[in-house]
Amino acid sequence: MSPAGGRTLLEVAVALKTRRAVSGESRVVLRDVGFSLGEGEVCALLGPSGCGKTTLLRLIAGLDKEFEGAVTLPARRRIGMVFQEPRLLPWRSVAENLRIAGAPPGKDLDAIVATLGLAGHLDHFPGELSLGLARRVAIARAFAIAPDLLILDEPFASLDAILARRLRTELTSLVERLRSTTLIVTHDVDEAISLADRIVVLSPAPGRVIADRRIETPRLALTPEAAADIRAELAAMMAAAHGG
Ligand SMILES: Nc1ncnc2c1ncn2[C@@H]1O[C@H](COP(=O)(O)OP(=O)(O)OP(=O)(O)O)[C@@H](O)[C@H]1O
Repeated sequence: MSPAGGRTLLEVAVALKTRRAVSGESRVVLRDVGFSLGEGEVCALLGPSGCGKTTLLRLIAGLDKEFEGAVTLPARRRIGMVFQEPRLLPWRSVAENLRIAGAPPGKDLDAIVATLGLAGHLDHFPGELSLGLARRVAIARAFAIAPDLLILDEPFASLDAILARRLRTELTSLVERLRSTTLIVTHDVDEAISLADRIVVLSPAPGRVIADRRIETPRLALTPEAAADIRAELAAMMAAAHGG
């Protein structure tokens, strides 16, 4: 399942990224962040609040080009992105939001809509949707373009635990079926373990890579004991990084 030795899709080599605070002071947000992602790999990017995860995603997606270093992706690629807040066009129905993303109507789109439980909501408008449903539409839209790289920024934040778990399961089943190369940001270790076959951990700000851990067991076969071992291992690495 995890394509160890498969073709590299993404190479991240960010030497330095700074941001200017409101005070005008320049602050280092990321320093020497390097990792690569193979085709079909599902990677969770984990790190404490403010360590630069969203900043890094924006560099990878090409939305921010002001940094030292390089992000390498195939020249012709489609990136599907799910932001922390679902960005839907409010005056368009759910169906139109999906169509505008470039998704051709058909079997694939129907399957994505069905997996995410959106079939009964296609005529609704974003203002009529709960946050959970709006997130589902944003996820459907990102999948619908058949992305070479799917980037998700904490797509389950501020959802209740049961809904978050259901959405996580739906996402996993889509990723499994469509074999999408995926980079998902979270600060929830358990979420990272349940979704990813690779976990990259960033240190507290300025973010640098403190762990790059492959999970050999396919995610659907991971036992609670194996998950607990990985959790303990990651916690030890994070504690060491916090301690300096
Ligand atoms: N528009 C901005 N202008 C200046 N500094 C910013 C801006 N956005 C974020 N920062 C700073 O960059 C740093 C990294 O922010 P970023 O949002 O990338 O972190 P994060 O790891 O995604 O955090 P969280 O988990 O809370 O979403 C923070 O110190 C933040 O204050």
